[in-house]
Amino acid sequence: MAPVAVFVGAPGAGKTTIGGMVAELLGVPFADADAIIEERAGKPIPEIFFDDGEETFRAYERETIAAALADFGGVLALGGGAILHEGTRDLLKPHTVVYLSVELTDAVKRVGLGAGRPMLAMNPRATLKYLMDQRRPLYSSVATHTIATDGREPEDISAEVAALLKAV
Ligand SMILES: Nc1ncnc2c1ncn2[C@@H]1O[C@H](COP(=O)(O)OP(=O)(O)OP(=O)(O)O)[C@@H](O)[C@H]1O
Ligand SMILES: O=C(O)C1=C[C@@H](O)[C@@H](O)[C@H](O)C1
Ligand SMILES: [Mg+2]
Repeated sequence: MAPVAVFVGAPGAGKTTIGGMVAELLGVPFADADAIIEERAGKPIPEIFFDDGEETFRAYERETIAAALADFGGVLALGGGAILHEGTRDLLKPHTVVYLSVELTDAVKRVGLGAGRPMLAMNPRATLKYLMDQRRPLYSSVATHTIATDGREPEDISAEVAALLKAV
């Protein structure tokens, strides 16, 4: 089994929000790699970072995504940094990957002060700019479809993605 689609994009792109809405529109289950990791670790992501470190989080993330790509049949949202790992990018190659793109202004509005996002714990705007500049080529490299989300409502974006996936 393989996911119907995998969502990638920066923090605040809307992977969790749009991914859940698309799954509902298509009548398939939704899973979020961040949520699976939290369930497995028995604590929220900021605590995993604080107690165990980013490297441990990234190891959980790689394993979680590899397992989900192999046996989950619904819509899968990845964490914003999942594509940093070359092995994960390789695993994504045979899959339908939707890149939700967002520019800095809207991403900053959406993540606010970065609560619950340890990567943005200090100076969220500058950190987000740095992360987005570093990652944009990586999101693009794994994407089979790129959808711009700036200034658009989640309902509009999810309807477009669901229609696109029905045609795949
Ligand atoms: N198109 C949109 N317009 C306005 N707000 C949005 C849009 N998409 C998502 N949001 C809001 O932005 C916030 C972040 O969205 P979401 O958690 O879905 O992002 P994400 O890509 O999953 O981020 P992360 O990488 O941190 O998991 C949420 O409060 C959500 O309601
Ligand atoms: O951008 C990132 O590196 C992250 C994004 C979130 O989805 C989580 O996966 C975690 O907070 C790390
Ligand atoms: Mg998310």
